[in-house]
Amino acid sequence: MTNTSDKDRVVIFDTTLRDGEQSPGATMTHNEKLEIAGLLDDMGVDIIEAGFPIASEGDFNAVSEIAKNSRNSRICGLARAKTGDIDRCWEAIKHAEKNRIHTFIGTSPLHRAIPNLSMDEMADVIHQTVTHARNLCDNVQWSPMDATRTEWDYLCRVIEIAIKAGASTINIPDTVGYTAPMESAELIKKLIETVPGADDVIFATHCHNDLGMATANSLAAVAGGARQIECTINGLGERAGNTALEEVVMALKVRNDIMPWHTGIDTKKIMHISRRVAAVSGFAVQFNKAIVGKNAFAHESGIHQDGMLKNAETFEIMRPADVGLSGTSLPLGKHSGRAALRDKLNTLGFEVGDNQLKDVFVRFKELADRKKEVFDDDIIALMRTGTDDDDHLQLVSMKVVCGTGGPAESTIEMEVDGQDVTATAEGDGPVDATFKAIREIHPNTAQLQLYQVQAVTAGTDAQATVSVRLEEDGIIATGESANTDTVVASAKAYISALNRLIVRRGKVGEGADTREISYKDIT
Ligand SMILES: CC(=O)SCCNC(=O)CCNC(=O)[C@H](O)C(C)(C)COP(=O)(O)OP(=O)(O)OC[C@H]1O[C@@H](n2cnc3c(N)ncnc32)[C@H](O)[C@@H]1OP(=O)(O)O
Ligand SMILES: CC(C)C(=O)C(=O)O
Repeated sequence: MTNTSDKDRVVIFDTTLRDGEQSPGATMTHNEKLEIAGLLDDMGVDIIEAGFPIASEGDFNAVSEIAKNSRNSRICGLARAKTGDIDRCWEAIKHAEKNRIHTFIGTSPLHRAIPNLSMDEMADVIHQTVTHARNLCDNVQWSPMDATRTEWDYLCRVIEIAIKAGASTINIPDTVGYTAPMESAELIKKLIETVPGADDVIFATHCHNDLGMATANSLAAVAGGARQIECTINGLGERAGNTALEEVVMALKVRNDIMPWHTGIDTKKIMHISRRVAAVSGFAVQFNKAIVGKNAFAHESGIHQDGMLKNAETFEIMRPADVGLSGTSLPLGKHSGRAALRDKLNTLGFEVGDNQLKDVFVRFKELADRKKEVFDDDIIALMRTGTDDDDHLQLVSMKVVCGTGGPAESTIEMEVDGQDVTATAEGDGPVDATFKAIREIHPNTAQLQLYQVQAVTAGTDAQATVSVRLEEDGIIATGESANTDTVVASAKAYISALNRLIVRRGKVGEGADTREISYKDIT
């Protein structure tokens, strides 16, 4: 392989629209394919395999349109070793300024058995079909499907035939994800050393991820001498998928010290196209997917967050901006520590002293134990609610039974000026029963003027913020509380309002003029 001016340049051949679309359920519409092709072209993909034109009218039309709209990328279509397929492919791609016919046949014993061709008969088919393709298009790629399970001697023989018939790229597919890095490198090296004419063509690698080794196998093939990697965005593709474009491109960028090869991809465009491919294919990216997963640049545990705040290189080997992300994310959760909580509070505009941080941290951990992820709004709600040791009434515990079978029953345990008191009450629903039980413990004539529930964030584990307004003899007091359990939040908000009322009663008795108090029990 030396027919490129830059021997260290790795050509990126994207097959999201062909092999990627072969993922069961990943079918994309015509317009979606055009959009993705445009994004691939923009990000510097060298060759776009736009589809399999013989497969359907729709595929033919999409490939033709992509070919007409192409700007920088070479547009390729796939064709079986059949003149009809090759003709149809050429019809679709001929409008592109740069085009390629990619024709293939299965060469392993298992695949030779399907059309029942002998080794010699298959060699003839390869000669005829590559020649036919080359007569139509000056850029032909040939693939021995299931190459990694094909006898190496036979592989050398048929590759020589394809090169002589005019193929300028020889792709070595690991169709079923069977090879391993050492073998992948060795095979390419052996082919380049053995096959006459190998120096005049580019060897490509096309790996599947059945054993989770597609990226490693592709890079090993490059180490062995391949200079084209076939891949897809998000690793979309048959079964466990193809090599992920973002993985090989970023691996070559980050570890250029030991893998001194480069691509022409604008890596800052990776995140956007990844999200678009996920959206149009309906294949969500797994959270822990390398490079493009939601967690790829997120750090939740305290030690990591502390390290990241001091120096991002402690736990990140690439900058989020390099793949088009605006920044690292430090989501708060049960593994987070004080450093990250303080940083988050500062970002949200709360200046907290060490004592307050200690107190908020305890409540934050309690919340994080109940909630998968603690969002900014949860932190704000946490800062707005809390308990005061000086309060007359404190909730100790509560239990509520409710359902379709009868009235709800609530048992409340409270500390009233240091004394433990328990009461049980029935009510029309869990909140009514809870408020009645609290009234039994602390009898009062306050009227409930307002009871309001609001979800702080999305999801069934979201915190609810409950606001309660009480009025007694013209004195108004409000209480607010947030909790993942709406009934607990209701009880706490009601008790908060009662505590304020108690304080107000005393102050009114002392002659102070405070007709309206809004209590947000900030600690
Ligand atoms: C590893 C890969 O990703 S290869 C690409 C796989 N992608 C696809 O198959 C998607 C598009 N495919 C299709 O739409 C259809 O399979 C078509 C239109 C190509 C063919 O449809 P049909 O004519 O109904 O054939 P069917 O799909 O049932 O079987 C495939 C035929 O192609 C033959 N075939 C398979 N690969 C090749 C090849 N490389 N060269 C020649 N013939 C081949 C099979 O032997 C079989 O032939 P048969 O019908 O004489 O038994
Ligand atoms: C058509 C070939 C390259 C293929 O997709 C495979 O072998 O996986």
